[in-house]
Amino acid sequence: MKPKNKLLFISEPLEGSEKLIGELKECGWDITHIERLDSIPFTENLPGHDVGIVFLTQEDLDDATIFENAANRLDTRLIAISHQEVFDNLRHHQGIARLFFGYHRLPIDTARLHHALENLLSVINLDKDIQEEGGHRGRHECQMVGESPVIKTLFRSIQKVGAVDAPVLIQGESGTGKELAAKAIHRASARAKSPFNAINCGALPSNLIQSELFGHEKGSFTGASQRKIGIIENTDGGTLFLDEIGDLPLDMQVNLLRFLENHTIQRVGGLKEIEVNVRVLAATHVDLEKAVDEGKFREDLFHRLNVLQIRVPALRERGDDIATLAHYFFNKFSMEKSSIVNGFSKDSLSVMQLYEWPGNIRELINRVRRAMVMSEHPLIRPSDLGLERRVLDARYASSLEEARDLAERGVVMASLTRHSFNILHAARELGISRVTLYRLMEKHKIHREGQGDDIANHAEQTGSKEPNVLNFNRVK
Ligand SMILES: Nc1ncnc2c1ncn2[C@@H]1O[C@H](COP(=O)(O)OP(=O)(O)OP(=O)(O)O)[C@@H](O)[C@H]1O
Repeated sequence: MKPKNKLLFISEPLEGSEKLIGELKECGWDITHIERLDSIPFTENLPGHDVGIVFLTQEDLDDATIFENAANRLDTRLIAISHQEVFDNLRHHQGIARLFFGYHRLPIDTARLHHALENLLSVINLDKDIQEEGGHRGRHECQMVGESPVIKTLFRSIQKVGAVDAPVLIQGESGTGKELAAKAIHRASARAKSPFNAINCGALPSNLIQSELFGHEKGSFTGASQRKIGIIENTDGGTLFLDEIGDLPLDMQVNLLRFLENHTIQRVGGLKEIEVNVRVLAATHVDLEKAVDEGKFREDLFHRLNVLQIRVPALRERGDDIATLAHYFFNKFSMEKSSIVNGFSKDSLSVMQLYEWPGNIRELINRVRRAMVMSEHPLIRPSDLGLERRVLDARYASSLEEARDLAERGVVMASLTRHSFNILHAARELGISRVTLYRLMEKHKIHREGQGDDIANHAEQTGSKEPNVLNFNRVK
């Protein structure tokens, strides 16, 4: 027998609602009836309800934000039923109007409603099929790629901190993947189905940041023509990622601390204390302890945020991940590449390995993407990545020893590149023995795989092995 389709029915007891439920059951729907949308606890996912019916009231429109937040937490597509007057007023509530996939006026024609629900269900099933087909690409958006020991340690830490509900301080240089790590923590937590929001505390002017975080009431300051819900309130039930927390102005640090201690906020110009249930993850690329010592960051807030810590390693610490990531992004952007480019040359992989990557993964993405478009060769060369000169240029060194090292590495690399990694020829040109050349290559982590054919195909370089990835599945 065909399993019944599950329907979520949200309505306070009303004249006729029991009759409608009975008729829909007769049409074959398995119905869960709840009275109010906002009565669903944050942590409860009503699994398996692809479609739902909401009886929309004027009060729902009056408390638009509460209604919107509650509906957004549901993973269910909704059809609204109501009186004509309520639908007339819905025109002024675009946010709510966008939540529905159909509107049915009272008195309800049950056959028509059943038909609309079935149609909606077929569209959902079609969407699921399309997502599964294209899922490979979609899933990549949420993947942390890497197989180096340091990144595997990070993956384990993410799973551990995801399992608890305390604040986490995420440290790491710019572009290392702190926001991605924050998303991974959220996805690994019990809040996974609730919103994840991010705000960069360093990117907002100080006069705006308070209202962005806490919201404001209409008329609370010049220009506040509407009530605004802040990002903390909008994240109710979910996870808020505060990027560049070290840049938060001191007066705002006090307000944030109050929220972390009391779990309540006040909108700017508002008197009401509003309870919010939000997990905070904060990131910084500056040394917050130093900022505390210098009086730039409140010590009490630092301790509140620093309950759990994770550190996202710099790209240069990640060894072979550099090549893994380069290939990963090559595949990801393969639609954009010029038709002649097939992959990376061995020497470009070596140069990437040697480079310091001050901008970390973000810089890697940009260089790979540009090279894929600009390269005029089947295999991307160091010059396509804009790296050769920089890597080999001793002017970038900060000490004499580093300058010597860079110069030495540069000369060795250049010779190996000129001779397509033929050790005998390069050693002869450099006037050293092959043993010494091998020693220098080891010292400078220049990969020997470059020996032989410079033009290898991309598949051969990437191999069939899938990189290890952290998928954002919830910890069961
Ligand atoms: N392990 C990874 N695998 C795949 N992509 C990654 C990985 N880590 C980071 N990225 C990608 O690198 C880019 C930079 O990551 P992200 O924005 O998370 O860094 P960040 O440390 O938060 O940067 P910032 O300090 O500038 O805010 C993003 O496009 C992200 O998707």
